[in-house]
Amino acid sequence: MTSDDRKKAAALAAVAYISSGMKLGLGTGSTAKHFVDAVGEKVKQGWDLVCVPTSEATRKQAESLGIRLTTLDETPVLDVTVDGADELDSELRLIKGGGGALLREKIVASSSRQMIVIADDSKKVATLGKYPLPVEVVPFGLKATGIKIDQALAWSGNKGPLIVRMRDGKPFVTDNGNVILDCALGHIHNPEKLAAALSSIPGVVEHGLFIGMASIAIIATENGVETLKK
Ligand SMILES: O=C[C@H](O)[C@H](O)[C@H](O)COP(=O)(O)O
Repeated sequence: MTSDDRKKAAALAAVAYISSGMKLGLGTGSTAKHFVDAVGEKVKQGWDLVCVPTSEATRKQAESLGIRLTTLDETPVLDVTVDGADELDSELRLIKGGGGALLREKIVASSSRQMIVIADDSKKVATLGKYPLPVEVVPFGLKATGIKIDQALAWSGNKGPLIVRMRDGKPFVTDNGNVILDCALGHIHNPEKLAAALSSIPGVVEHGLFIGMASIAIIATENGVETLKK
C-alpha cells in the first residue's frame, strides 16, 4: 500500500461522517484532494451538499467535479470540515500549512461544528515539530516580524531557524497575498504557549498550530483505518 493509497483510505473513511443536506468545509492538500473526489462522487449520486473550499486549488477541483460551493459570508456555520495535516499528536493537536493554506483552513475549521482530520500514519507523532511550523506573515516588515517570531520561540522554550518559503526562486505567496516563514523547531515545547505567543505578534496573520479544533482523526495504516477521538 503506497502512502497515497493510505491517504485515500483515510479520506474514504471520512465519508461515513457526512450525509446529504450537510454544509461542508473542504480541506487542502494531497489527502483532502481524495475527500473532495469522494464528495464529487456523492454529488453525482444526487446528494445535496454545499461546500466551502479552503484554497483556490480546492475551489478549482470542487468546481471541476460539479460540487456546489458557497462562502462563509453566505453560510457562516458549517457542519463538518474534513482536512489533512502535516503532523498530529495524541491530543489531536495539529501542524498544518505545508501547502500554504493554513489561514483559510483555520477560518473554515473554526466555523465548523466538527473538524475531522484525515491522514496516513506517517503524520502521527509523539511530539509536534519535526515538520517545520508554517507561520503566515504580511510581507510588510517581514524582517522585523521575523525578529519578534524568534523572540516568541525563545519565550516559549523553542528554538530553530526561520526560513522564508520559496517557490521558483521567489518567495511563495499564499492565496491571501502573504508569505510563509517555516520554523524548523525539531520539537515543539508547549504548543499552547507558542501558539498564543505567535498570535500576539503584529504582522503574523496566522500560524499552523491547530489546537483544540479537531475532534476526530482518521489515520490509515497498512493494517486498516484507526479513528482517534477527543
Ligand atoms: O496547507 C496545506 C494543508 O494544511 C494540508 O492539509 C497539509 O499540508 C497536509 O497536506 P497533505 O495531505 O498533502 O500531506
